[in-house]
Amino acid sequence: MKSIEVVAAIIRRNGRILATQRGYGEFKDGWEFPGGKTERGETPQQALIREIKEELKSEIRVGEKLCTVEYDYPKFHLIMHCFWCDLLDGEPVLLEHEAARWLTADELNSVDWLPADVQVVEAILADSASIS
Ligand SMILES: Nc1nc2c([nH]c(=O)n2[C@H]2C[C@H](O)[C@@H](COP(=O)(O)OP(=O)(O)OP(=O)(O)O)O2)c(=O)[nH]1
Ligand SMILES: [Mg+2]
Repeated sequence: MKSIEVVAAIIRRNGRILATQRGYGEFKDGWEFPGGKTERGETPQQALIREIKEELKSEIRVGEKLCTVEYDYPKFHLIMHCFWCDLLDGEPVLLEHEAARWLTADELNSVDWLPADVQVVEAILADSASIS
């Protein structure tokens, strides 16, 4: 089975985390952390900065790595690197997603995450001092 390598931004602000709802494709309507596939030659940090510009028209600072999760979807094996991130400018603009929510730790389980993200939510809750 093919593997795909993805980077995801755990964007925190004022004690909340940004969750976005996919607007198209196979996983439409599922909730995720914004990000996407790493392109050849990019570091994970470079890929995240590019993806967040493309998806949210925003500049970020990429911080510590939170976790790497792996998940077997029926059609591919996912390897996803998740990083704590901070927004450097105003409000994200939804260029690809259909909705976004800023969730507190208590609210993290209130959206319907993509299957691989359940492990990410657990890692966030285990490191909740980093939500800031
Ligand atoms: N960005 C992101 N992708 C996730 C998450 N959880 C999860 O299973 N995925 C899967 C869904 C996709 O099959 C795959 C790649 O993500 P993506 O569709 O965002 O990739 P991309 O932004 O490069 O978009 P595209 O050009 O391929 O349309 O990772 C998540 O939290 N964030
Ligand atoms: Mg994406």
